[in-house]
Parts: sequence; C-alpha cells; structure tokens
Amino acid sequence: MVTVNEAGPAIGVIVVAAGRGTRMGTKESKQYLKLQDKPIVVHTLEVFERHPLISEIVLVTGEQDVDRCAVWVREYGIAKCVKVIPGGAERQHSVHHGLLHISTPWILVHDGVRPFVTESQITSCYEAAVEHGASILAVPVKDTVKQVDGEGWVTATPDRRSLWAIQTPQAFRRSDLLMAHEQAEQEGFIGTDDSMLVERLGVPVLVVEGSYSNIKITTPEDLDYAEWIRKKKEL
Ligand SMILES: Nc1ccn([C@@H]2O[C@H](COP(=O)(O)OP(=O)(O)OP(=O)(O)O)[C@@H](O)[C@H]2O)c(=O)n1
Ligand SMILES: C[C@](O)(CO)[C@H](O)COP(=O)(O)O
Repeated sequence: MVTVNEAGPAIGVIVVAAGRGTRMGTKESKQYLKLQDKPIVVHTLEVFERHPLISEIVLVTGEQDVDRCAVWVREYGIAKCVKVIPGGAERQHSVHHGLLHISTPWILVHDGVRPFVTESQITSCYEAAVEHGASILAVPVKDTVKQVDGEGWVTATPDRRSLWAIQTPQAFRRSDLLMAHEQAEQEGFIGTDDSMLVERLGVPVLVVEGSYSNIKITTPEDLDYAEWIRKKKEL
C-alpha cells in the first residue's frame, strides 16, 4: 500500500481497478490501456478529481500495479487519491478492501473502466442516496431479454419495462455497505455488484437513470466505441 496524499472529510469514492480483463484478452489489463494519451483508469480518476463534492478517492489495483498506479496518481495530479491499495480475487473483494481504507459516511463505488461517467450523474446518484438510503446508476435495457437454460432453451421472457442495465457509480451509507460486505463474506455469497449485497440486507436501493455512454469497457469492440465517445466529448 502507498499513501500518496492526506485525507479530507465528506464523500469518498472507491475506484476498483484490480481486474484482469479476461474478456478483453489483452496482455496489459484493460484499465491500463491508453485512451487517447492516458490510461483508461486515469481518465476515470480525473472525473472524480474534478467533482466538487468528492473529497477522497481510494484506488484499488492489482498487487503488482500499486506502485505504477501511485506514480500515475502523482503524475496526473489526482490529489484527492489518498491511497492506492491492492485488490482481491473478485471485484467484491476489491471493493471490500477499499472500504477498509475509507471512512467517509457516504461512499460511492465506481468501476475503473467506466471513464465516461459525468459530473451530473455522480451528483444525481449521490443525492438520491442521501435522500433515499442507497442508489445506483442504470439505463433501461434496449433489447428483449430472455432467460435461457443450460441447453439453450428459452425458459422465460421477463417484461422489458422492468429491466435495467446496472452501471456505476453506486452510492451507499458506509455502515450499510460494510455490513453488506461482511454478511456476504460470512455467507460465502459473491455478487456482481455492490447493490446486490446491500439488497440482501433489506436496504431499498433506488435506480437513477444514467446514460448509454457510461459504458464499462469490457470487450475489444468497446475500445473503438470508447475512442468514439472520447472524441465526441473531447476528453
Ligand atoms: N478482482 C477484481 C475484478 C474486477 N475489478 C474491477 O471491477 C471493474 C469491473 O469489472 P470487469 O469489467 O468485470 O473487469 P475484469 O474483472 O477485469 O474483467 P473480466 O471479467 O473480463 O476479467 C473493473 O474496473 C475491474 O478492474 C477489481 O477491482 N477486482
Ligand atoms: C458493477 C457492474 O459494473 C455493474 O454493471 C458490473 O456488475 C460489474 O460486473 P462484472 O461481472 O465485473 O463485469
């Protein structure tokens, strides 16, 4: 672990970037690939660095990447990033590690590979959490979604009007998120996002509409799309 800057009060963000990027298939983990002239994760950090409500960022990376990420944090002037720490085997473990290094009463969790989140989306997500207890960014699904069994047979067609594709950031009270992670760990439950864990505690989670351009860079074709979005936004 490297302490890079002094901590401040208020809203903290855990940026998780400790994944291997298996679906991207590149030698370099996708969060470190360059978008224009900077690593993707740096673009993501810069959005939170610029946000007036954010006081503190904890960056979670692969153990072998902590030092080079700490160098980028200094080089790119991410002054709100107080710690760069190693993550765990699953995204959930990485968030849990991050949570142990941040003590603001409200926490946002964000994927390091979602560099196109906007200031207003972050604000809306945070404000909805403060008003309602917990909130997540999402967009309505555009396609018809089927449930399919292991042999390829359709078993159900859920009503599309009730289906949303979930994004980050996700905003929670720190106490709820910590309890949710501890409970999940005790029960051996692994979820694909943090709200799943908080829902299991019985805390209602409000969906706030995000945008289709807040993509998670996951597979090779997302890189071309990301470059196109970046050019449109002139990041
Ligand atoms: N053990 C892990 C796994 C994922 N992540 C982070 O969680 C975010 C969303 O995960 P995903 O897109 O699935 O990333 P990977 O796990 O790297 O991708 P893949 O599943 O294709 O291996 C990414 O910023 C990723 O770095 C993490 O911090 N720790
Ligand atoms: C948290 C998340 O980005 C919401 O869409 C997503 O669930 C991460 O999941 P992945 O399995 O790591 O892609």
